[in-house]
Formats: sequence, structure tokens, C-alpha cells
Amino acid sequence: DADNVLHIGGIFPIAGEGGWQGGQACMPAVNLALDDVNHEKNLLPGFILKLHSNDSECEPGLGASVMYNLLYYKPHKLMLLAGCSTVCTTVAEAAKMWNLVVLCYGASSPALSDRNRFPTLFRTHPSATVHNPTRIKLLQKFGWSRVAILQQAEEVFISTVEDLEARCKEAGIEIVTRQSFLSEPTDAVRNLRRQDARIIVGLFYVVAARRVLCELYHQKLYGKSYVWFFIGWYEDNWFEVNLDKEGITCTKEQMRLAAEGHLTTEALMWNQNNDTTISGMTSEDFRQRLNKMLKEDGYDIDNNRYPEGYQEAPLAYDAVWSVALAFNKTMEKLSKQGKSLKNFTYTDKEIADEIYSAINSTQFLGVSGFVAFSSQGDRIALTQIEQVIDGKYVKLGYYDTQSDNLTWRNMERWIGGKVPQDRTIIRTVL
Ligand SMILES: CC1(C)CO[C@@H](CC(=O)O)CN1
Repeated sequence: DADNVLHIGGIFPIAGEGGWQGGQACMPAVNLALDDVNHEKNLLPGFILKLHSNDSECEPGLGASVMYNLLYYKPHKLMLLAGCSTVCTTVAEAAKMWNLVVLCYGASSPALSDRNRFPTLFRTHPSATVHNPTRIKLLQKFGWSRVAILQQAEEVFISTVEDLEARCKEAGIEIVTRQSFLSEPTDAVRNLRRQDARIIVGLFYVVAARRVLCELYHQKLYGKSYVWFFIGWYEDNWFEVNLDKEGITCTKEQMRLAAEGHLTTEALMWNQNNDTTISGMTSEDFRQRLNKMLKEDGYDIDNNRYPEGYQEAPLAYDAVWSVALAFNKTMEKLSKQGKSLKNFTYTDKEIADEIYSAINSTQFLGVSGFVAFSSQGDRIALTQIEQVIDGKYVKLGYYDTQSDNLTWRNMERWIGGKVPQDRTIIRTVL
């Protein structure tokens, strides 16, 4: 009956062009999770979790109006789910005025790790800075203490590079140059050449990555004397597609030549082992159920026609479990004070603080791996390292920053047969 429903709001990036339309796969994943938590006995006894949502198109203004409508109209919502860094920034900055926790399943911007601006924000999506301890670990593993940085001038990459520079300084790694470009990388790449950069960390979106790769080919900044670190969440064959459409002057073969041997880092979003998670499923079971649901929604999964956000779907699924587990804890605590989540209103700071501290201490094995939040509300996640070998990505290993543990498979291959140097070695014969 109506009064035993726990209402939450959801803001999903679905339509539109700009940014990340990851709500296409994340909203189905959220619906799967709502089904599961509402059938889990003893999780929300006597209650059901109900979602009220709308589309932000990954536009912060539209996201703000979706949020306004969710809050203006009854019933009261107990918290908000949101995706896209730009929308989460707007929603999380305002949410505190309504004493609402915001849980972001699709926001990677490092700027969101700020308890002053976002006191009630949590995210199951790791910050883009999660790559940086892994990059440092790899530089140290291969003895590189002189690196260069090439980045696209976008907020997420600017703040990620600031974090990387600080960690390089701490580790005694020299940044020989930091080049950035808006959309044309020619001059930036030329400056890398001038500084004799050999080990380069590249931070850009995938369209810019194709331009950079073709530029590397033309300026011969690839092959046995160079090591490039790219971001690992581009689609697997990113360097062979859209060449005509995006005016790339290199052929597929030239792009493959330039891409051969590059390393990538990315946050793990699908639990890698076959362990049974809190939902009773393994991550592969989850994949099967999600694929079935997406096929019913009309996606041609069998021919690799995936909706956007498929990669991040486990983060959305686990976000709902985080909420349900936190509400379970909160209800137990409130009932001892003769209160209930049903009494929550947007001015009730006490209940809001109970929800906050319950989420803050929530930890469980989810389909996206072990779910736990840092003091800034950031997702603590493993990273994966891959290398392009013979044109295909090969898993090289995983890194757990918390325990500083690098699991390495010794599969790496260097074009010149040995680890490239980070500088020109002048051999003086005495
Ligand atoms: C790994 C990626 C693609 C990074 O951007 C996230 C979206 C965002 O930060 O706005 C979604 N996941």
C-alpha cells in the first residue's frame, strides 16, 4: 500500500548528443536492481523501493529542471541517482539544500571529489584520477623517470593531469613537458618531438585520440623508441573506425602501425572473478540478464549493437544496492528512535544525516566489484592495464591502489624486443 513505499529520484542521460548518453544501459540496469532488492527478503522488510525518473540528456540545465520537478511534486524522495559529470555537479551542489544524498553511477570528473562543494555526494563510478596511481606504478616498474603529458583541454583531463603531476613529483618522476590542445594536436605533438619525449601519457576523448594517433604517424613519434599511455575505455577497435567520417588522413594500416604497443589504463567496472555477489549473481549472470533485457528493449546485442553506458551498467546496478543497504541500516536505527524513513521531509537534517552515515559505511561485493566509498564519497576501484599487441588489446594485469598490489601476467611485448628508454642515452667511449 502507498505508505510503505520508499521513493527515490533518478536522473538519466538518455537522449541528446552532447556528452555521455549512458542512461540508455544504466536505466535498465537500475530497473533490474530495483526488481532484485524488492524481492530480497529481510532487506527492506514491509517496504518497496520506487524510482521516479526523467531524462537529463547529459545537459546540466535539463538535469536541474528534472531535479526541480522531482522535488516539487509529491511524494517526497529520499535521495537522488544521477549520471554524467556535468549533471552530477549541478544536482549534487544543489541537493544539500534539500538534505538529499546524491549517488552518481556515471560521473568521472575529479572536481566532484570535494566535500565542501558536494557534502552529500557519493559515486559508484570512480574518479578519472583512479588511473594515476596505476600510471605511476607502471612508470616505476619499467624504470621510466622522465615522462611527457599530452592532453585535450577539457576540465576532466585538466584536473586529472594536476593530480598526476602531484603524484609524479612525489615519486621523483620528471615531467619534461605538458602539452595541451583543443582539437588540433599538430603543434602539441611537434613540441613533444622537440623535447625528445619518449614516454608519453595521453589524456583525450576518443575522437581526439584518433587525430593524435595519425599525427604521431606523420611525425614518426611511435614505434620501438616510444611508449604511449592511452585511456582504456575507448571501444576496442577505436583506432580503425570513423577515419573517413572524422577526416583522418591516415589509412587503417598507418593507424595500426602508430597504435601498436601502446598501453592503456582503465577502472574495472565489471567484477573480474566468478564470485557470487550480494545479489546472488556473478557479474556474468548479470551480463546475461542485462543482455536479455536490452534485447527486449530492441538492441541488437548479438551483433554488438550495445546501448551507450553498457560498460558502466554494473555501477548503476550496484548504486541501487548501495541505497537499499543504506536504507536498511537507517530504518533499523530510526525505529529505535521511534522514527521512520516515511517521516522524511526535505528539512529533516537528522534523518538526512542518518542516511549519509549509512551510505558512507556501506561496503559489499557487487557486480562492479567490491563497493566502498572514500571520505570524499569516491568509489574505491581496481584498475586494469592492457597493451595493443598485433593490433589487439591484451590484458597485462590489474592494480589495487589500496594495497599497492600489482598483479602482472608478464605478457607485455616491446617492438624493439627490449623496454624502451625514457631518454636518449649518449654513450661516450672513454
Ligand atoms: C568511463 C566514462 C566514459 C567516463 O565518463 C563518464 C561520464 C562522465 O563523467 O560524464 C562515463 N564513464
